[in-house]
Amino acid sequence: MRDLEKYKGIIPAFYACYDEQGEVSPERVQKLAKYYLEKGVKGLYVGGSSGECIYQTVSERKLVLENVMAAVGGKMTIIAHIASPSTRDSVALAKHAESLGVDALAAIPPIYFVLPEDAIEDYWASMAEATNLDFIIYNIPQTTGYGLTVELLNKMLTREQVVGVKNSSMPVMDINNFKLNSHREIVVFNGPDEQFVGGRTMGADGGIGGTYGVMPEAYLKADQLIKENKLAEALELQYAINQIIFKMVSCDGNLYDVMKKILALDGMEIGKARLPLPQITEADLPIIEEARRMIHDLLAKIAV
Ligand SMILES: CC(=O)N[C@@H]([C@@H](O)[C@H](O)[C@H](O)CO)[C@@H](O)CC(=O)C(=O)O
Repeated sequence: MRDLEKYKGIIPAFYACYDEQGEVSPERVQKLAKYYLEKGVKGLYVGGSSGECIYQTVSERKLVLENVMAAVGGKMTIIAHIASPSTRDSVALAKHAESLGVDALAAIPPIYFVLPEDAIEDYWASMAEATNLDFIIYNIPQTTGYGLTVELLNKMLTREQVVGVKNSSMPVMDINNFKLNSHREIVVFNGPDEQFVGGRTMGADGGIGGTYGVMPEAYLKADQLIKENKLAEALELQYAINQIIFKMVSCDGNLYDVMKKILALDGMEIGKARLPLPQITEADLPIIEEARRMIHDLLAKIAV
């Protein structure tokens, strides 16, 4: 029986860390990973959307994971997103992640070509069967064009490595559907941060999110309130979180570039988001300052 407890909690989607020239910065990767360890989150989701995996080479992705593991391996749960456009590169990344001792692999479906479901199954199966690590399906139809079905989930669950779904689809009911209709117990992660409380109350065991990185304490608190059955307080906190997210996404620059700027203003410089992601503009700076002030105010409020 695999240990699912290590996934139940708050897991920030780790940001891509670059130097001033836009190259992966091992030092900044390690510094950011240690920062989250100190915050007390359950683990890290490395190389996902927020990790800009889609814009990194295979060797850059390996370098990031090596440095996360050097900094915090064995001290928190590490999920490595390893999907690449080709099955070949994905399997290579899976084996590399296994050699570093991560807890789990995760993978989106194949991108660009619209493939039939049996090809998607083969793609995921190649990665899942390449190692004995836990394997998590990453369902994010708004970017990949494929929405996970319960049928394919259950086919994937015939492989003992498959332990769950990171669900970034918008309907909260998808979480409930996967949780209730899987043929065996699985772990389900809420993906959209704007509905963390909704996802958790509809069956998600924890969350993996891109905005956790700029306000981990807020999600830790929301999770705690849910566990204590203080749902009205959890919802109030969710609404405050959402006002911050709505503020951040009102920038012209991409959300990742916005969040990196917020971290930089707080002393955690991790570079810019990689092109073609839109970069923050001069006009974004006051909005970013406002979002940062809202984060500080919220964290001060929940600290008391
Ligand atoms: C498309 C996207 O990045 N979605 C995020 C959300 O956390 C998202 O940033 C948040 O809900 C703000 O809209 C996650 O579901 C994805 C994620 O955690 C990741 O792989 O980085």
